[in-house]
Amino acid sequence: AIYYDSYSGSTITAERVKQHDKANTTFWCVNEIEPCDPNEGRRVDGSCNNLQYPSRGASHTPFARALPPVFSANFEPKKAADGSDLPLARFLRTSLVSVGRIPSQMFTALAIHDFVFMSADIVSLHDTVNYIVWKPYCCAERGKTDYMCVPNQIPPDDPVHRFSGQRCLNMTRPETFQTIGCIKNNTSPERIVSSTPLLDLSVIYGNALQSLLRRGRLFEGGMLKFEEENGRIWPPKYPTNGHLICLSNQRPQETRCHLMPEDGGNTLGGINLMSIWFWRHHNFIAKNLAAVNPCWTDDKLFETARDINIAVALQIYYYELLPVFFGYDNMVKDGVITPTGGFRDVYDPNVMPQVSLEYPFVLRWVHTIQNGLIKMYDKDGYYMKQVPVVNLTLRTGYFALDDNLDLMTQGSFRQGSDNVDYTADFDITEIGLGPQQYLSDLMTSDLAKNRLFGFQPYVKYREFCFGNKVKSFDDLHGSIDPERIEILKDVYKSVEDIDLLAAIWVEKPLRGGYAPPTFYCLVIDQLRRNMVSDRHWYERPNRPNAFTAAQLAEIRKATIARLLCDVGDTVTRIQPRAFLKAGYNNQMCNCNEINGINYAAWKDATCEVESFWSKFVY
Ligand code: HEM
Repeated sequence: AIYYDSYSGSTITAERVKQHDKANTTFWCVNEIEPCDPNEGRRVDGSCNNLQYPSRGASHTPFARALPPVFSANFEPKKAADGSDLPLARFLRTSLVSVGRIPSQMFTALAIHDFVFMSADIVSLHDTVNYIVWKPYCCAERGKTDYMCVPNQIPPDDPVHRFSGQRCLNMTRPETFQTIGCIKNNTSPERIVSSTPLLDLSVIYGNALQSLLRRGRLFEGGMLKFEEENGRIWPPKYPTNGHLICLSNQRPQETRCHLMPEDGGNTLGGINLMSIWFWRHHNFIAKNLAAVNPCWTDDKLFETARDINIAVALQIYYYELLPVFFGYDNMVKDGVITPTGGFRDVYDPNVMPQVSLEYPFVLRWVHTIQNGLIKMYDKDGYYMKQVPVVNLTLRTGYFALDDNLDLMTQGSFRQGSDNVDYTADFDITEIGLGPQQYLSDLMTSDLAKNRLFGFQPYVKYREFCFGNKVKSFDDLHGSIDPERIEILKDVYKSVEDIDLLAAIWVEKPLRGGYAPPTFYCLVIDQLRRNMVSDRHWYERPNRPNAFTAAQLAEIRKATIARLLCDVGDTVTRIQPRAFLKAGYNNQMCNCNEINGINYAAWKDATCEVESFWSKFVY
């Protein structure tokens, strides 16, 4: 194997690795990579995607940035233009975002589940685990001397906490190459995460080959390991009741906790559902491939099923999920999706397989349209019960209790998301981490992270995205409603002080879509980078083991409705466009009316030849 410095991407000596071993920093600071083979498929650890720079694309490698960072002295968050402190994050959150639970009549909860699943592919848990598990004390005396503690102050006239008397929200800094000890502290903080940067279903297959081999593969029929409990198929579970990750399981009755290659599947309610479905979907594909190609080995079945599963996830993100928020025509116009359905090859080896730090950051806008409840329905569409979504975090056991999984599955395409309307659900803004933290406002944390990441002011991103310079609050007319401009004027002294996320919260939706334009811009910037920088991009005809035109045409048929028909519990009827609520032009129908992938397109003629000759073996 060859050793690379995770930060710089250059090779390092065994001696240097030993130093990292001694300092206990090898996991984060070093990538150990087997030599690349240009003809092999996508590696689980993301390495060798770029053949010139093999470690780029692997886990814990640096983010890119759409715009360079700005910090104050000692890399602390920047000040206002006049040198004073910027307004408190909690104050901005309560001033700019109203609180309420208003169900969307358009988008389903399923759309939000898929959105968060897409985010989970490229981020990791540790920044949040840090303040839930390791540093729950940032608001206490002890927090004052801990560099990692950056709690958020609550102003005395806070609309909620003027009554409770609470003045502090726990939070820690993002981990960086500097905080971990990979590089010196006198450089600009560079965030570090354990996921691979490209969209490759990290939540299902993990980020390291060893974990996939140990925890994932069944080594039979190309399948992932699975268990059956009460007639339902699950990923394997941790053998002990007391496993650390499913902290919110209510014992003794709730014991299930997925033992997947990575722990992400156990985190949020939406991620958990999607993980169960995509885990099963791998095996669904493997079985179909094995039926068409009885001569294929376990390895061949596994790798092809994985490649198809990833392609299905990508097809659904790009062609079904995001168009409902962004507008199909906008995405075609901006070159994110192709209307022709054929191959598409925009690969450029000079663009590194990286994620912009802005991308997962702005995805936090989706917190504003997360409904606080998971509603459950039976298969005939009768409402049964509900549970606060914040109580499902780190609680896989609840999904396995009684028929909850069936009811949540049915609910996912019947319940609305929260409306796109400048309001956020009160559970998200007051108790975001459920029983795991006494108080938490996810969106205050989001705004505070905006500053810790050192993002340039909103006006600079407007210029980056749309080319227009914003010099005064009045220049915001047209992009932001007048009453919200008035609030911005009240809370910020200068237009240059407006934080990126604060403005995204109040921007008017883009024409032809339902999302803030700057959010759209920074998301599609990354969606395009994915296609350009990923040598294994599923639409490419020139990649190792590329799909044939006929196979790609089958992938194009993938929809979330078909996926739920194939692997969702009790799903026999669903609306064809299941990210949108059922209704006119999108009536519920029988699953057999919903088109799916025909695996005959993967038929391998050599299997027939083999089976012909096998008759003459004796
Ligand atoms: C039950 C609902 C949800 C809960 C409890 C939740 C919780 C959290 C928490 C605790 C954080 C870390 C905040 C911090 O930086 O300190 C976070 C970040 C984030 N959330 Fe959510 N979230 C929810 C829904 C969603 C949804 C629907 C999306 C969809 C896109 C989403 C996307 C993100 C992203 C992209 C981040 C940033 C992650 C990172 O950069 O590490 N979340 N969320």
